[in-house]
Amino acid sequence: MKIMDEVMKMHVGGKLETGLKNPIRSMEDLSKVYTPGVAKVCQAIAADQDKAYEYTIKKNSVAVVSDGTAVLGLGDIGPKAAMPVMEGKAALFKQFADVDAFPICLDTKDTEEIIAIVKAIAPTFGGINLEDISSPRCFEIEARLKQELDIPVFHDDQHGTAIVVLAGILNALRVCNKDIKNVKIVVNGIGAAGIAVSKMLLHAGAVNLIGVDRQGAINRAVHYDKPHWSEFALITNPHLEIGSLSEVIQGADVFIGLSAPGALKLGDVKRMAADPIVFAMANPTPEIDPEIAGPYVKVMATGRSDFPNQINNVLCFPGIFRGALDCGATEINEDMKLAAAEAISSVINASDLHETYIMPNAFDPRVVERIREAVIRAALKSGVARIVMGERVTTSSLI
Ligand SMILES: NC(=O)c1ccc[n+]([C@@H]2O[C@H](COP(=O)([O-])OP(=O)(O)OC[C@H]3O[C@@H](n4cnc5c(N)ncnc54)[C@H](O)[C@@H]3O)[C@@H](O)[C@H]2O)c1
Ligand SMILES: O=C(O)C[C@H](O)C(=O)O
Ligand SMILES: [Mg+2]
Repeated sequence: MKIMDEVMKMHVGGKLETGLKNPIRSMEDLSKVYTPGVAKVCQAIAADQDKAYEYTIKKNSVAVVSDGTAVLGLGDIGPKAAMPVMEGKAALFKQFADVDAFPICLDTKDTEEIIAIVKAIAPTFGGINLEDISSPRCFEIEARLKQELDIPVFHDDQHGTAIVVLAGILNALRVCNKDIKNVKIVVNGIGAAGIAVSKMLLHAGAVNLIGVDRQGAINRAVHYDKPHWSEFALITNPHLEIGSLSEVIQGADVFIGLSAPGALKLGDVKRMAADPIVFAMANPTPEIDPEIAGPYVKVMATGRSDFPNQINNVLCFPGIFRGALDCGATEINEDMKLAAAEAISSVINASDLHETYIMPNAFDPRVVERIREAVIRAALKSGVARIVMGERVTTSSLI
């Protein structure tokens, strides 16, 4: 009970506050930061919009946007109840990457309204981090905003998760001496995170990957009324396996849970292949208690901060936005995502790699440093960086 009191105490009045870069101590200071002095800055930006990056918070600010419909694994708890998570994300952006992030929780679930609101607030920000917006709306919201904004738009539950899972899987397979091309992977929960994680693993060389949702294995022989499942079915489950999780997990090398608490039973774990890898990532309660599954798996990981091998997008979003902001990237593309995954994985030296140490923890400064460097390199190489050699170039000059 005590830990809960400490948790509630840490949230009294929220976790964030605004701050000043320079104190305002006199009428002279006031005349510079406010009228009349400020007018000159406004006119400079009005004459050249890119100067907003030089003279406002835009170059270092990110909006953490949610509608509260898929908060952690708690589901549709609404915008006000989502605030502690979004404030938490903003706090982690600042703590780990010195990014000024702002929680924006919207009292609407309407796709067009969300797109319109985010477009309208975009002038203030250097990037948009979408968070805990349920599928399938999250797919259209992200795709449309990426098309219509010239700043990075990144749905963290999809891509932040995909990046950290790939980093973890690369290292877990090294511990088990298995090759991604030859393993059977079962992904449980084919929503925002499950789809993005599966696509990233396929992109990294996985072949035998099966997605399972509440109704069982996703199979191309079945007609789905969800277009994202129809598309998913075409690129997964090459042996057309059918049935429940308990059936398709037979002989699986890897289980990745992006579903809900308790979805994986100990009997399921025992049916997996030798030296199984289990990433039970549902938050706050994983698909299986790691202490129950632990003795039966080679590598056990969860999304939580209080067990070893935390596989959580906190290892990704601070660094990837740090890199994107520092090179003025117009987007976060596939090359930058892959680079971020390899950077995270590289933090663990081969000699230190161990079944209880496959991922660095969020406080390891090398995580953000290496992601930032790798992401900037990938952005420059793929032509989406606007700051080259310290000079901001206009978007048009990138074409
Ligand atoms: N550790 C991390 O960094 C991390 C990152 C993202 C998401 N997650 C967790 O993954 C889960 C899903 O997140 P999301 O954003 O993809 O949500 P989502 O709502 O988009 O997708 C959840 C999917 O899981 C399915 N599902 C629910 N219960 C299931 C069950 N018992 N068996 C099989 N499928 C089931 C739903 O039908 C849905 O398709 C949440 O628990 C979330 O906390 C963890
Ligand atoms: O919020 C987290 O801890 C990770 C992830 O974004 C989630 O929705 O579970
Ligand atoms: Mg989330």
